[in-house]
Amino acid sequence: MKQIVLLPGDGIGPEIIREARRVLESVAQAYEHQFCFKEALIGGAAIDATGQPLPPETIEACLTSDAILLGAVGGPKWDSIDSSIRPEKGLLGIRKELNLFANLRPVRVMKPLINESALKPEVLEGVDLLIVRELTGGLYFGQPSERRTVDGEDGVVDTLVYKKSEIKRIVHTAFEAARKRQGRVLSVDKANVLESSRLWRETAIEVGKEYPDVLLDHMLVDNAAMQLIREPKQFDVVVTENLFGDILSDEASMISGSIGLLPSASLNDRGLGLYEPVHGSAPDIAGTNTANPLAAIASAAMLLEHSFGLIEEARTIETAIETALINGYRTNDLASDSKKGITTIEMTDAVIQSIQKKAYLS
Ligand SMILES: NC(=O)c1ccc[n+]([C@@H]2O[C@H](COP(=O)([O-])OP(=O)(O)OC[C@H]3O[C@@H](n4cnc5c(N)ncnc54)[C@H](O)[C@@H]3O)[C@@H](O)[C@H]2O)c1
Ligand SMILES: CC(C)[C@H](C(=O)O)[C@@H](O)C(=O)O
Ligand SMILES: [Mg+2]
Repeated sequence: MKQIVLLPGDGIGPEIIREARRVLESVAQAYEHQFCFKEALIGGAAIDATGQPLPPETIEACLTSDAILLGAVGGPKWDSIDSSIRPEKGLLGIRKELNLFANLRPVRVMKPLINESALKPEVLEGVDLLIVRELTGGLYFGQPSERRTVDGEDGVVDTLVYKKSEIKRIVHTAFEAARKRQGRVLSVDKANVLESSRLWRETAIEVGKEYPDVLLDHMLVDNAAMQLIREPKQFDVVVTENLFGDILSDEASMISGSIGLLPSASLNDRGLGLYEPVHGSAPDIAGTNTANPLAAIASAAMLLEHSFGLIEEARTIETAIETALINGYRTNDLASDSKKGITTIEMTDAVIQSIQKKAYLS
């Protein structure tokens, strides 16, 4: 029996993870699989219960699981505590502990949303891109990272470190992904300013020689941010370092229609995966049963595909999401009148209904 560790976390995290679990249970029932769920603490919830954002029991549970599904961490309650035990440290800690260096963030435009976006339909038509974000290096982890006196006044230092081997492995991930897609990799950097970006670009070119069948191109990150909105269909696989990937993926979420739609997979080289929505804990709507659960549900689909090899089941969830949207279901983040959206639970019910119908027909 496959074991899935659930890390609900904070804010809307527990609400959307509860719904993603219901969807996984409905898939298990429809396709006669058995999934066993185990919950563990992370983030602010873990700080409240144990004093630390990533308790050892959570790491242990993840290491002995077949896959991990995470909600979100953080919130105003923990914003002013000691920075070494912030909720976000729990998330960064689990990524580092499990060596989850490859973060895949697919961005698609679903037909039922194409006329409702802030962007024009002709800009959105046919967009299907994958952001491959390096997740365990760069500014997020470099040392020193501290307040210090600089020229006699309060100052600060954050450090950006990459080993060539870390750049190589994530670029390989991007090329491998491109081979299964449109065969194009765009490496995004800031090589006109940063030494780290110059090594990044050189390494991308070096790795690219091993993939003569894949087209490699480069773009500066500021231009990439602009091009994502101007003409998103030019992109296939976009590979970039940790912080650039964080920012570009939130931007790209608006191509799909809402941050509440974007899933992600964070993978290591031993086949273990952690799956989570790209969005955060959304403290402004936490506890109101209005969060969009579709990013968490789509993350569960990525889990089935990447960790369990259950491709048909993953496609069934993705089709069920699209069907719910075709049938007009919208949470507040997608509704034209933000007071008229359906609830988190109602959206999940719509997805489950469609999964059951599909399973019944096949
Ligand atoms: N992976 C993670 O755990 C993660 C990711 C990003 C931010 N965070 C944390 O979350 C907290 C809040 O951060 P933020 O406000 O900058 O980003 P956020 O993604 O939580 O929210 C940004 C905006 O998007 C909306 N939103 C997000 N997810 C939604 C959903 N599923 N349905 C409907 N609306 C949704 C929110 O209501 C808010 O208006 C911070 O503590 C931050 O550190 C955690
Ligand atoms: C919460 C934060 C540490 C995290 C990140 O910056 O990686 C989040 O924004 C994300 O995109 O997963
Ligand atoms: Mg982010």
